[in-house]
Formats: sequence, structure tokens, C-alpha cells
Amino acid sequence: MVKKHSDPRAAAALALTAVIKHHRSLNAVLPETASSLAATQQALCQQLIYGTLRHYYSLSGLAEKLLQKPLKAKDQDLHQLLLIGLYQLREMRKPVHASISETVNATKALTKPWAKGLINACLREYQRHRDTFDQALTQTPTGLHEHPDWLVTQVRHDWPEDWQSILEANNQHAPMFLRVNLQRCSRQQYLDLLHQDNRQAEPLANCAAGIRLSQPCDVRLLPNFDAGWVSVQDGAAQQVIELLDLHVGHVVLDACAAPGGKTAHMLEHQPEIDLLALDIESTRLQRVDDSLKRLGLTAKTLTADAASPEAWWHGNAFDRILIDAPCTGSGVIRRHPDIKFLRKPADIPSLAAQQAYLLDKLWPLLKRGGRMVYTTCSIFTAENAHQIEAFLARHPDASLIKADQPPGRETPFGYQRLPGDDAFDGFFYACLQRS
Ligand SMILES: C[S@@+](CC[C@H](N)C(=O)[O-])C[C@H]1O[C@@H](n2cnc3c(N)ncnc32)[C@H](O)[C@@H]1O
Repeated sequence: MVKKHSDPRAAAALALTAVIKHHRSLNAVLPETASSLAATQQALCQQLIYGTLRHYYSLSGLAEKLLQKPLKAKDQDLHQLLLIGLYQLREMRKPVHASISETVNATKALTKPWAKGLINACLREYQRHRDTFDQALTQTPTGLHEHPDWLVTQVRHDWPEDWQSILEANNQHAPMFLRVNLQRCSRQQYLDLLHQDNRQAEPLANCAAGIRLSQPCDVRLLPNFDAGWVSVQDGAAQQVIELLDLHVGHVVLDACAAPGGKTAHMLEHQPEIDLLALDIESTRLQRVDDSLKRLGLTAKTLTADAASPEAWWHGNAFDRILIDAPCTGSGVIRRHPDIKFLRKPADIPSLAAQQAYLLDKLWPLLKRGGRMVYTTCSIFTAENAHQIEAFLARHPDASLIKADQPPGRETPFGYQRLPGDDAFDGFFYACLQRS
């Protein structure tokens, strides 16, 4: 558990320690961190956490140069606090004096006031000679790319022509995209509401219900959010709906449904389907139920292992199956910079094996003539085009369907979006038909 703190820098240092040292995901850590802070401090704390993770490798390089000897393992929180201080000096437009003194004060909140002098000296030393320090940094590959070496090598291997722009896109802030619940209002009506609220927003050309906000904001400030008029969803995820080609009366399986973005989108797009939404994790499935309730939609939801249909399948074949598979998340690093620290190379073959197993176990549940859509938020070919190539080789009754409007770059075995294409997340789509 992240300890309670009222100091946003100390809270951010503890959250970073939880990710870097204890390998916990930000999704798990952030709610604990937020609950330890006053509402007015939460945005700054979150900004410090995300910003420091995005620039972690260059900030660590600086810290190494500034500290005479590394801090002890038990003082990892201080190491993170130093990085947070450096991040503020390098990337945030805040007065230098306040940035330094507030970071130094956070040592008290961490109950390590003895480190005041050390943090103060390092930050002041950096500030005095920042040009020299910064120049030395940009010459190192990790300082340049802000990714671990194995990840740079993997991206470079899979995308020899695009690897640099992918790494660059991973370090950017992602825009905020909305999906209008067309069962509640039209996209134009919702755009009008946003404009009345003085929020700049524009429709997405390639998503019928999609909107891009010029400035991200707290969802609670969006008009009629609680009444279910709108949800937050990246444009890449919104493009899955067209591939499913849903019609009235279809029997549909959403095999890996939580937290339910695509489950809800299916029902908003075509409410007259018979939809079963599964997820293996009950706490995550609860989020699907909550979201359907907010949006005024209904589906059958079930905690189950999709790869063990003998435990839950009623025996009626499905017209449509969506496998939005568990994956490395290598396409969404800009939204989840902790992925750079939590993933390891062995995760790729292990997840690819899980994905292949899900595909094989669910394929017989599809009607002849039915469609299976396989998606990941990964950019690794082992989880995407190679996965589908191998699947087609194992299943002679499967063929790829071409999309009327390709949702991404065409590969021989599906469509791939790279992070930042159309400002969307990295994503993979394959649409398979059973003959
Ligand atoms: C990429 S997320 C799905 C996102 C979701 N489709 C959406 O649009 O919000 C993958 C989900 O698969 C679930 N999962 C992993 N293995 C599973 C399995 N064998 N059966 C069912 N769900 C599984 C995970 O718990 C996770 O919630």
C-alpha cells in the first residue's frame, strides 16, 4: 500500500517507488495515491508521476552524475524525489526557487529530513550547470529515447523504418478522445453541449461517434457524463466497431471485455444484439457492469475463462466474436508509461501463446459465415500479424476479410496502427471469417 501523504511530491515519490521498485502498475497505485491527497493536490501529483516516468532514463542519468554515490535501496523514495525535482526544473514552467524548496521540503513528509541538504545540493548544482549536464545527457541512447534497451531493440526489429517515430510518440501526451452514446444523443448535439461549456472539440473523421477534445479534462466536468451521454475512449479502439459489422439479432461474444469500452460501444451502435461479455477477473468485470449501468445498456456479463468454454458456453454458435486480447500494451505506452518498467522481453512469447490459445479455443464457437475480430493494443508483430499468419495456417476454414475502410496500415495479416497515427494509440486489428 502507498502510505498516506498530504504532500504531492512525497506522494508522487512513493508512487514511483511502487512502480519502479515493487513493479506495481499505475492503475493499481494511482487510486491509493489520490486518496492520500486533497483534491487540489491530485492533478500536480499525477503530472509529476507521468512526467517523471516519461523522462525516467534521462533523469536517472542526471541523478547518477549529481550523486556522489548511489542512494541505498531503502532510500529509493529519495531517489525518486530527486528525479521529480529534476523533472520540474527541466520540463515544468514553474519558478526555480519554489520547485527546489518544495521538493526539499518533501523530505520531511517522507520522514527523512536528514536528506534535505543532499536534495538541495543536487538540484542547485543541476540548476547552476544545466547546459553542461543536459548536453552530456542527450549523447546517450537511453537519454535520447527514454526507453529500456530491450524495448528499443524490439521496436527497431519489428518496425525498422518507423522505430524512431514510435519511440518519440510514446513520450508524448496522448489527446483525450470521447465516444458519444448515440442511444442518448447525436454527436452534433454533444459537440454543441461542449461548445456551450466553452470546451473546444472536433468530430473524428474516421469514427462515427468520436470527438477529440483540445484540452483533456476531468470526466466529471463533461456535460451529462453521469447520465451516460459520453465515454472516454481512444479513436483506435473506436474503430473496432465497423469491423464487427453488427446486425439486429446477432448473438455476440465479447471474450475479454473489461473494463467494457468495446462492450458498451457495441450496444450503443446496435442495441438489438444478444451480447455475452466475459472477463477472467471479477473485479475488472464489475467495471463493465458499472459502465453499462451508467450508459443505460444491458448485456449478460460473466466472470469466466474464455479459453475454457466447456465451463460457460450454452452451445449456440456466435455470429460475432471479439477477442480484444490481453497483450503487452506496447501501443499505449504514451498513456501508460509504467509499461516501460513493468514489461520484460519474456512477456512477448508468453502473451503470444495465451493469445493463440484463446483464438484456437474460441474459433469452434463461431457460426459458419460468422466473423471473429482479433485486436490488441500492441505493436509487436509476434502478437499481431505473425499471430494471425500462424492462426490461418492452423485453421483452413479461416480467411481474412478486408475492411471497406482500413482502420490502420495494411499488413499481409491485418491492420496496424502505430502510436500517433492520426493521433491515436498503437493498435492491431484482424477480421476473420469462418467458411
Ligand atoms: C485488453 S483488455 C480488454 C479491454 C476491453 N475489451 C475494453 O475495450 O475495455 C484484456 C482483458 O482480457 C481479460 N482476460 C485475460 N485473459 C482472459 C481469459 N482467458 N478469459 C477472459 N478474459 C481474459 C483481462 O482480464 C483484461 O480485462
